[in-house]
Amino acid sequence: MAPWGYSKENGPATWHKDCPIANTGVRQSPIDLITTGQTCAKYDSNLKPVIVSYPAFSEATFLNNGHSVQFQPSAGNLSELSGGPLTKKYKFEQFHFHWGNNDSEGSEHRVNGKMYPAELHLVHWNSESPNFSSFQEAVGSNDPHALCVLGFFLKVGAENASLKPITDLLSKVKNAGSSVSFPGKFDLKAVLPETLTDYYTYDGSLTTPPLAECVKWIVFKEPIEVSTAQMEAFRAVDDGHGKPITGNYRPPCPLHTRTVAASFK
Ligand SMILES: O=C(O)Cc1ccc(OCc2ccccc2)cc1
Ligand SMILES: [Zn+2]
Repeated sequence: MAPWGYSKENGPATWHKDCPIANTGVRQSPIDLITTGQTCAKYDSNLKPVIVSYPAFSEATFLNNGHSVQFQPSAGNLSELSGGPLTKKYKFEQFHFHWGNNDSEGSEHRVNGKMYPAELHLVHWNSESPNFSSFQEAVGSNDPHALCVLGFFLKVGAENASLKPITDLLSKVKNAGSSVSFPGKFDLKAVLPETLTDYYTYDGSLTTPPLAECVKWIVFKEPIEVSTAQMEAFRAVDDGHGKPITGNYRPPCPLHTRTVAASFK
């Protein structure tokens, strides 16, 4: 099967051919986060702030895999996640982005139908499970919360100095399949808002094949600002067929019987 992607020929509407769960799954991601009316997110006062411990990464690979750009630290990284809706400690695996061709599209999750120009995903796996001891095993484990992905919307505004080391590197991985070792240290903590208190959370899936339904999603309300130039840098990254990656976002999936919780009123 032609490798999956986001074009007409191999995009989200075709993924069911190799991943039936795309159409049969009842906890697929992303979703449209509705804040009013019947199926809206419900305030849960028990939801605590998310706690991240992200010491600056000293060794990492920055890769263009043809459907996104991904920052992956070496296996020994000690970055951890806990708190929020989680009962276990999760280990950081990688972060990557989803973006569009213009500022009115690009994010995977939506808020009342509104898309942001991009979305940052911080991928973690449950490091306290007796059933698996690596990210790859976690994805294949059928554990409903094997993974936790933190989603942050990106919006256009001031230049983001903390993300500049990443956006400045995009031209170096223009060709699909290319990767560079990240020069120097990268402080991911500095990219995130100070307080991680206001978020939506729900049970979902990977938003790319294999679309495994193993993700506790935590999507933060506050967007992260990046400049127009930084957004344009994403749009110059190639997909391996001589074209820029055009909108590597999956459209929203049905909620089915799921509920979305909000940590804020
Ligand atoms: O952030 C997302 O889009 C969800 C997501 C998270 C992780 C992910 O990993 C892909 C992958 C799956 C299995 C093995 C290796 C890599 C794919 C998608
Ligand atoms: Zn993603």
